[in-house]
Amino acid sequence: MIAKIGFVTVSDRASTGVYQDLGGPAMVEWITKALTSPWQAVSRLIPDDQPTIEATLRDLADQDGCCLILTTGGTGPAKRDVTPEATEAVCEKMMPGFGELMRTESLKVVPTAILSRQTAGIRGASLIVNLPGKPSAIADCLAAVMPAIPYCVDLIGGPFLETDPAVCQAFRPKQK
Ligand SMILES: Nc1ncnc2c1ncn2[C@@H]1O[C@H](COP(=O)(O)OP(=O)(O)OP(=O)(O)O)[C@@H](O)[C@H]1O
Ligand SMILES: Nc1nc2c(c(=O)[nH]1)N[C@H]1C(S)=C(S)[C@@H](COP(=O)(O)O)O[C@H]1N2
Repeated sequence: MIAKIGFVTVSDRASTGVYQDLGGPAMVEWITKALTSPWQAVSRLIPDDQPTIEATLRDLADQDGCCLILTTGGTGPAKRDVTPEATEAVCEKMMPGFGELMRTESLKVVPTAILSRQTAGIRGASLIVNLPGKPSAIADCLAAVMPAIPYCVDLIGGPFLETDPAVCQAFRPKQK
């Protein structure tokens, strides 16, 4: 079965056409470079509205069967930033190490990295990972956490994801 990956841009302004969504395409581009095994994208562009974010994440996990769902945007302290709350609401298990590592790596690039509350969690057989809204943050964060994602997907019963070692050295403690 082909791996499905969900890409969710959470942005009031991009979703209403105030600016073009650069975050969604940046996530797809990074994953295209990193993965060598077959996969298929399922993309969504939605406003910073918690019920909409939750419904979108549930849909991508339960109906589309995405093994990995990446979100961008809505992780900061502003009133309408609720992506981490929506993620936590739909996940059975939180994976705090992802947020810790992404903030640590982003701090090397920008001092305001501590303003992102980005997190990750597991819903069924889906790993959901939040990325900040700044399109440049996507590569910073994915480079940090992607090495651990294929093994995490193995552990939750997902497809065997293979990476291009020139882009991302996936680490599996024991071979499946
Ligand atoms: N999806 C996107 N595409 C292009 N640029 C983006 C996107 N999301 C954020 N940005 C850029 O990053 C900056 C900081 O992100 P901000 O936290 O304001 O985004 P946001 O919360 O997604 O925005 P919005 O107000 O639309 O919900 C924005 O001013 C914008 O320049
Ligand atoms: N790598 C990286 N991380 C980053 C940033 C960035 O430019 N690069 N921006 C920070 C800023 S300014 C904010 S407010 C938070 C939250 O952004 P979001 O609300 O768009 O998700 O992410 C932070 N993390």
